[in-house]
Amino acid sequence: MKKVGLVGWRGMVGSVLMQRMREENDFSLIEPLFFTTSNVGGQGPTEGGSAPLKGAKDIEQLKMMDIIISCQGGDYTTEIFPRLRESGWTGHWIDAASSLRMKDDAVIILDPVNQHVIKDALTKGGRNWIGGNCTVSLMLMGLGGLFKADLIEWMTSMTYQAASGAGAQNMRELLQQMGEAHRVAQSLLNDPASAILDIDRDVAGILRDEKFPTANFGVPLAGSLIPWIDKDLGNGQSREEWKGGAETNKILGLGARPIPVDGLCVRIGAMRCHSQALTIKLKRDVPLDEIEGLLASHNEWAKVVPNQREITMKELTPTAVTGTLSVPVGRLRKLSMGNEYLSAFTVGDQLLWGAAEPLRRMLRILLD
Ligand SMILES: NC(=O)C1=CN([C@@H]2O[C@H](COP(=O)(O)OP(=O)(O)OC[C@H]3O[C@@H](n4cnc5c(N)ncnc54)[C@H](OP(=O)(O)O)[C@@H]3O)[C@@H](O)[C@H]2O)C=CC1
Ligand SMILES: N[C@@H](CC(=O)OP(=O)(O)O)C(=O)O
Repeated sequence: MKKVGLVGWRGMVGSVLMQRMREENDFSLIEPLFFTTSNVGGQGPTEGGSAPLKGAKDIEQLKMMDIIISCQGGDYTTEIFPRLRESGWTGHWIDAASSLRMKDDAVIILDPVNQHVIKDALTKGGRNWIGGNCTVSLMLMGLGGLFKADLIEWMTSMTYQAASGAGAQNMRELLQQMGEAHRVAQSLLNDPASAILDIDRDVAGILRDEKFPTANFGVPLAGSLIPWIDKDLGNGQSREEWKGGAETNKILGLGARPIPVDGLCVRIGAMRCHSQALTIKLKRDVPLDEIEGLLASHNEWAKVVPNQREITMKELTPTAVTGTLSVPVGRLRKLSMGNEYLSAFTVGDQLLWGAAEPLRRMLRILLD
């Protein structure tokens, strides 16, 4: 059995990974060893026989692994990965962090979409397998059928990204903000005769109050939105927006003939599902029913939602999708600009297909 080291298993992404590995019985196929940066010698999870936790910065311990999966974060990867490779370790490194994604010797893993790229790299001795940006992975899971059929000339994505993408503390802060907004309006809300503009004034007042809890987001998200995610690249584009084009093309292995993908990334007050509105310029006029067929048959998780009001409101939302692997795609219609212009809207759980699931599937590929 392969020795598999798990680092970052108790964090948010790591906990979702552990849950999925349990559900899919992955632990029966490996010898797991659990690592920590903060509790060396503490009791590990039962999947590892409750054995004492190993030091996640102990290169000699890490070197004994055939495969390491890290959900610990980019700083950890930047510090430990080069040292581990320099020490002569030739095992497989599977990582959720973005640090190594664009390196030439790393593959961004999303096997329902780019199994050919993964298999090709494996036969060439590839050892570094990195999960993609959540928004990019979710877009490709939903629209994989159109990319596979080579129908996309260019695409814009306007995102509606959940609080979880910013981290566990941000999810908590979003709820604290919601609670504060409710608190100041509560007595007026309880009075059916109160004026809505009075309620609105009080809510706007607390959102702008310096005591409003914004330590993590920096500004209010509840009752508002944040039209910037990740670093400022200095050219008007955010790093999250840059990833849309860069990672999509790397995942698809389109280095020589990239497809332009760009847009605006926006944080909204959803918990853990990212949504995105897409405008797609098709290479030719393809009938809608053919498009729907391509999308639905591409992978078992993409699900076409008919472009009708009732079913869209019910099935194409973060509330419907959260905690599931389903990636619904809807609002499919030809835009008034012409028959080659297609709109689409897709939703996906950013901790599942957006983070943990590609990692555990890569582990299974390596074990097969
Ligand atoms: N958040 C997201 O949506 C996504 C994140 N990623 C990447 O995954 C990596 C990890 O992200 P995320 O899971 O959000 O990070 P977390 O902050 O939830 O966990 C990271 C580590 O923090 C330590 N930690 C400290 N306090 C706690 C606590 N109270 N509960 C749990 N863990 C704690 C743990 O390490 P230890 O046990 O050693 O103390 C844990 O492994 C990042 O590189 C991120 O870029 C990728 C895609 C999406
Ligand atoms: N930046 C993403 C989450 C994330 O972790 O992305 P990346 O893996 O590319 O750093 C978001 O905020 O929604």
